[in-house]
Amino acid sequence: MSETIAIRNIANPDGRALISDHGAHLIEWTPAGNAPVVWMPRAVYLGRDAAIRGGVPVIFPWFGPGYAHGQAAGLKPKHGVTRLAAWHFDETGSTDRLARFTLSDADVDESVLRVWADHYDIDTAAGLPKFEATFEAQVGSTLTMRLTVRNTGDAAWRFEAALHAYLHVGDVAQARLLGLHGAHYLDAVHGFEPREQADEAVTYPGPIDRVYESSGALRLEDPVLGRAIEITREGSPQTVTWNPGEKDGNAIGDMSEGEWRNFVCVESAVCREHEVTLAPGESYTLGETLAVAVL
Ligand SMILES: O=P(O)(O)OC[C@H]1O[C@H](O)[C@H](O)[C@@H](O)[C@@H]1O
Repeated sequence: MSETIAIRNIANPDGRALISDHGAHLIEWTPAGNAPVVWMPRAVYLGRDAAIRGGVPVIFPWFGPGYAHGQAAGLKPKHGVTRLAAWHFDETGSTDRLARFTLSDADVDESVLRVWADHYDIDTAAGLPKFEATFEAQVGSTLTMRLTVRNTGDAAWRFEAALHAYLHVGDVAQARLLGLHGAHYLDAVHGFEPREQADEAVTYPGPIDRVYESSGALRLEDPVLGRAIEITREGSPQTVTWNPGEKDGNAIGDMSEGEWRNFVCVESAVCREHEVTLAPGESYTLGETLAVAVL
């Protein structure tokens, strides 16, 4: 495997994105005339064995530690393999507005496919699970990202996935996420207790890590930058939102002191009880579109 990691610069008069082949990881998106919307830390550390911090990690075939038989499965690597894989940039299928990347089971370690098969009860009589994935980012005054996975094998398989977007805010303590009022969620900060969103807005006064039952439009209001980030999804029955808060945020090694204040993760997800089964030949698309409005 080549040690070189390319960062693709997708730029046109309406906006610009940086996307790494490592993980098909969108590192930054900035619409023309605006501050960056997808959050990039002050230093981006790149390494073949490490996930990139910030940006939009592409997560498949399991979310977090994985989920099997009604509980967290403790799988490694956390968040599956795609954010750690060397994706193929599709030169001919890409333009100054569209970046396209592909990945298949042949590009990832067999041991990881084995972990997936074992914990997600995949029939391996005909071999380990086979897949083809594409990640596309349409870059302009809005950003649309789509992860499509297809079962190219002979047996059905189950999976979880997420587009783990880090969104840039002026100050997390003043950010408000709207669109989840009344939604049920699991509170990962309190042992995945089931709760209901009683307040109109989700706020971030400390560590927040929640999996909401929600596929609708969302709006992240940011009075400091004077704007709202509008979020719409495709194939995403859940919304995960996360900020580590001060103590855990400052302990994250690949971020500088205080940087936890500058992002809120709002993630399109299909995970846990919503895991998807794909029969041979079937495919699934998970998508997220971001736009900016003046507050
Ligand atoms: O630090 P990472 O492996 O990138 O994970 C960052 C975060 O991802 C998701 O939002 C999860 O819900 C969190 O529990 C996790 O801490």
